[in-house]
Amino acid sequence: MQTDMVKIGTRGSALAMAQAAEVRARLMAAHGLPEEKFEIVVISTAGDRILDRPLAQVGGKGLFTKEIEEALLDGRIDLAVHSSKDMPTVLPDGLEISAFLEREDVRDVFIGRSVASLEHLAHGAKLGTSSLRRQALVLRLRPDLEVGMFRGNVQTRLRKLEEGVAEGTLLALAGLKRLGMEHVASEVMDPARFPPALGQGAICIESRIGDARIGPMVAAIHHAPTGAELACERAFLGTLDGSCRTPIAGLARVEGDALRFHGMVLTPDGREVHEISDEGKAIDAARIGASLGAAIREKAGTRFFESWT
Ligand SMILES: NCc1[nH]cc(CCC(=O)O)c1CC(=O)O
Repeated sequence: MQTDMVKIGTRGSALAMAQAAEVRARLMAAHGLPEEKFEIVVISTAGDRILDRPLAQVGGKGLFTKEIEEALLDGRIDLAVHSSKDMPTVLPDGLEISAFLEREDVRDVFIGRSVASLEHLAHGAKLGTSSLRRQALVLRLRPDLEVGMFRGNVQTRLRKLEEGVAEGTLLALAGLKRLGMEHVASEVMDPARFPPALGQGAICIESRIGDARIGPMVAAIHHAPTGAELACERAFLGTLDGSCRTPIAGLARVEGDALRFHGMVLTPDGREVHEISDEGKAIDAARIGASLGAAIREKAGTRFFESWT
């Protein structure tokens, strides 16, 4: 057995596997390495196993990451590939996010069973999602809809839609693209009115702090503008303590040296909404995110955050 193999840990869903393969391909290209140098190790997480409850109800942070982080810490894998939006803001001691790949499309899409857009759904139609953010954003635009739970990976959700369990659903365009399935999208949502989850569309690599082999290896595929956007978004989320029960949305965009951020918190029924926007320098990304997190907390008031946690 080769001892210099690079073991890449990932969840087993088709999307997670596609993301791990993408990281492997980028590392191969950046370092002129053959595929045999890498081993993809599939790890099942609580988020993959618990499919009968909404994520917010399961509650625990790191639902999609904990088992993978344990494998990193005990050396079964050397690096982990995650969707940034599934990552808690605080990592276990000894681990760090060592690289972000260039971000894919950040937007959500609406997929209708027989209509082309959210606004064309019949009054009171059923929309399936298990995301509290999507539920709140949808109810804000269409308070008449009946939002029901829809868990499972992308394929499962599309199958449920086909079977008529709901008339529509919402998914991340990034995930559909990585699966080569963007054609199923009916309507691409405007991030100003329908902001994504913090971190949406960005694949990140987690590894052991101070790993002298993996650190420099993954640094070669790090995308700095995405890193700044994510530093801002994760600082915003961290300030709000990322309670899974509070619908939070937001997006940072870097252009050249400049960074713009727009964040939103909502009640689960979408009736109360607080928004914040600002811009600054990309090098101040984390500071901007943290200060806007504090500002929106102030704006919404403590009662807002305490009412359903
Ligand atoms: N928790 C599921 C999850 N995690 C990341 C993505 C999409 C890919 C991405 O945001 O990078 C998805 C599926 C979805 O929300 O449609």
